[in-house]
Amino acid sequence: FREEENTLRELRIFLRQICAKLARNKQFYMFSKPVDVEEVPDYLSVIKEPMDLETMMTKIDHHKYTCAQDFLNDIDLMCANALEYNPDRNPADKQIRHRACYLQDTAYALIKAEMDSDFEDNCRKIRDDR
Ligand SMILES: COC(=O)N1C[C@@H]2C[C@@H]3O[C@]2(Cc2nccnc23)C1
Repeated sequence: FREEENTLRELRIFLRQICAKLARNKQFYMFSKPVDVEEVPDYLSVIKEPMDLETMMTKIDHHKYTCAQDFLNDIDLMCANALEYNPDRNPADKQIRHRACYLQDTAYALIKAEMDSDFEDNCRKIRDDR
């Protein structure tokens, strides 16, 4: 229905703003594009479903997200991948894990702060009815 399409359009506009804001943050640069498998040849043998902010921006445009929680599920995936691939106690791994957790908390906080909960409830109803 037209009203549902209006709601989903508004969701996409909102999610693009959130995604762009995260991608602009220099502390999250390693999450802004897919991990380069030329540079990291074993990445795909460890991480079965890579995720990054550029891919998420494309998924918004392809109407892959029908509610904010679907978007946050990919944030969770991106964070889990970073914790899984970078588990060691060396400073580089520690920093990337810290940045992953910081990105995840920032995404949840931004959405909670800027999204009306009735709007998200409506989006979830549209998702569940499809
Ligand atoms: C979300 O980003 C990551 O999980 N990673 C893991 C890779 C290991 C390390 O950092 C990454 C890129 C890289 N490239 C060259 C040499 N070493 C590295 C980014």
